Amino acid sequence: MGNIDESFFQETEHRPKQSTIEAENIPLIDLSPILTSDSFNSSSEITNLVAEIGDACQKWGFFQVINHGVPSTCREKIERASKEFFLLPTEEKRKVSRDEDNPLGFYDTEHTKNVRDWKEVFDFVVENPTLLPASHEPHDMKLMELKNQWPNFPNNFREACEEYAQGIEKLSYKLVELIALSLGLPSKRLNSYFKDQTSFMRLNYYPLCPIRDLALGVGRHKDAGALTVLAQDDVGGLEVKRKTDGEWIQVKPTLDAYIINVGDIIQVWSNDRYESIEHRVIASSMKERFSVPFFFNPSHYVMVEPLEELTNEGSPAKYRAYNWGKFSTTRNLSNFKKLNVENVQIYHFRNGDL
Ligand SMILES: O=C(O)CCC(=O)C(=O)O
Ligand SMILES: [Fe+2]
Repeated sequence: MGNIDESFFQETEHRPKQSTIEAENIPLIDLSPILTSDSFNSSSEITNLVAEIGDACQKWGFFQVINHGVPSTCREKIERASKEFFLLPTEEKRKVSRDEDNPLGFYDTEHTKNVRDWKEVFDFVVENPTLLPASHEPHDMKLMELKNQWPNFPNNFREACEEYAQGIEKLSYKLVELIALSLGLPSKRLNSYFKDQTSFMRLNYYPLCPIRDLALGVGRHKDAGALTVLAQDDVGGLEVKRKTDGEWIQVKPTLDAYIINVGDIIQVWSNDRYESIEHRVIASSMKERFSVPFFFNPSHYVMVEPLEELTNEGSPAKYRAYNWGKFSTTRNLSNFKKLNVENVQIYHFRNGDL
């Protein structure tokens, strides 16, 4: 990762604590009631599952799922391919580096809130190509095509990534349907927003960190999209900000489970019934760590706003509509070029006096 420079140093209040709270874990939800059928029936098992999901979204914004239907072989394959890729010499990885023209591929200097993360990543889009606005300027309607770049090694890398993405996409739709039901909506209410999805997948590698008290694997942030489905290995390090008291809580690894979190878009759609929760990753000086988040994102042309069914005179919309594509492009640009624009956030679209 080159020389250790101060760009990795977190401000004192954001550095990891010496001891972590392990008393409680985020809810663990068994998805077996939906494994067998494509459409949800109205059995009591499904009703209970929907209630559990609703509770978890409200209390934590995070939960883990087991019996999710994604074959474990698919996950093992991408985890192996990811390890093999990141263990390649840096010059080899840089052959597929992200640059100003292509935001996809390998990248080892990402900053979260202007502090460098102790990690390396490889990003690819789920729909290849994916359309997004070319510029963050509000009136520039030009679109750009994001295209994946694949490394030559390991040789099954692309196949492992594509197969895994397909499995997780299926799971993401099911989760969005369960979340819709938990909000009292028809199960497919949100599906059409993802027709030309801008979802992307990231392979994260967190190398050993000699300054784990000063740096973070990923600094505190919220996910901007609709929903994140994360595979973490058995090392641990993900921390979630507990809503009740703001404490950082470790998400203990559970074998073959996925960690799900509500992103900013579901917060807005639900008019704040569900909140997108801050999370971060602690670096380790003992064990390197790998994780794979899937960011389930709508089409670029979707205007994100509180759902009509969830607002009324008594509880008016808390946000003005914003265009997802412009939001996403502004984020990408400010992350990459360190533009002198404030990192766009959903609270910029919040209505006053509510
Ligand atoms: O690696 C992890 O556990 C989480 C990573 C994360 O939050 C992200 O990439 O948005
Ligand atoms: Fe995240």
